[in-house]
Amino acid sequence: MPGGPLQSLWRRWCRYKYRFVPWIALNLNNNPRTLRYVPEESKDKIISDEDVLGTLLKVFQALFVNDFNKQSDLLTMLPEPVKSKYQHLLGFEHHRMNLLENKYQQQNISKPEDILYNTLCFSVARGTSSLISAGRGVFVTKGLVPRGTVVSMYPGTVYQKYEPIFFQSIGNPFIFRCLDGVLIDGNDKGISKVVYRSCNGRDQLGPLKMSDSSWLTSEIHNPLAIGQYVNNCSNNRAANVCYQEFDVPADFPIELKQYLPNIAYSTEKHSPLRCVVLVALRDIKQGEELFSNYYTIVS
Ligand SMILES: C[S@@+](CC[C@H](N)C(=O)[O-])C[C@H]1O[C@@H](n2cnc3c(N)ncnc32)[C@H](O)[C@@H]1O
Repeated sequence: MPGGPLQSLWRRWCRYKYRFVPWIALNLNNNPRTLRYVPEESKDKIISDEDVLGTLLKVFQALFVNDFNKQSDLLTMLPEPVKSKYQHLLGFEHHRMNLLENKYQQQNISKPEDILYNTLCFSVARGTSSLISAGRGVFVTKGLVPRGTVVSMYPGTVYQKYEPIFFQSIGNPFIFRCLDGVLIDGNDKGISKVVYRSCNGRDQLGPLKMSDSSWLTSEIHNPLAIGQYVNNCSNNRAANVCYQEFDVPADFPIELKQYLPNIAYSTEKHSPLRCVVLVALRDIKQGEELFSNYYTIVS
């Protein structure tokens, strides 16, 4: 490598951890103020992993309980310690089954976005972006998101650095790059969708799903799993959320894995499942669009 300016450019490129590949070439020079500097990889966390886990468990558990009609069959197949966590509901559910007609029960089940609102006091949804020609974005539709809250998740297939993603990546604006080079393909169409579905089927244990594939449809089970639609900040629209990586711990409750919107492309490497959540950088009010930062420089 020659010295002088070229060497410094090379050093800068190596430090540069791009989030969305097609944006590098097109937009970096237009938006220098939207670069995010991170002191070192390990410090790229706004909130602790425990807080992320706590929020996911709270939301997933509420979704599980809301859907208990369908889940009770699944529970009967799970080990006793898992069943006993929901024993009170099993009894209650049996009682309810005897009392209520099917139609009435169905009316009583809340929509996932209402469960999110009841659990975290806000809900989020996709809508036409407030930015011209930016397609769709993600908005706070109800309530207030307090600073430091997990507001969304980035769904998709998780690829290790060395795994083949060439065909999936052609013209795909939904490939997210983690700080360690792991890639997440959050595209809900085409070959990306086929790959996710196939991995999801591969990992399923009988009726027990290890991840959620409903984010590929219009009937999303996990209302947080829309983070791939969050648009990039600009010079006059500052970022109000940021990405934070989260590795799912080995003791994550098995019955709640069905709400995880990520799946590993390959089962060869027994590393924890990588998820990415979006965390609020400030209080975000009802009606506001979420903006993240697609560029990160690690120094
Ligand atoms: C990860 S996707 C976000 C979802 C996208 N808005 C959609 O509707 O599919 C990234 C793409 O969104 C668009 N985008 C994101 N931020 C933008 C911005 N600040 N201005 C214009 N377009 C933007 C670009 O087309 C980019 O390739």
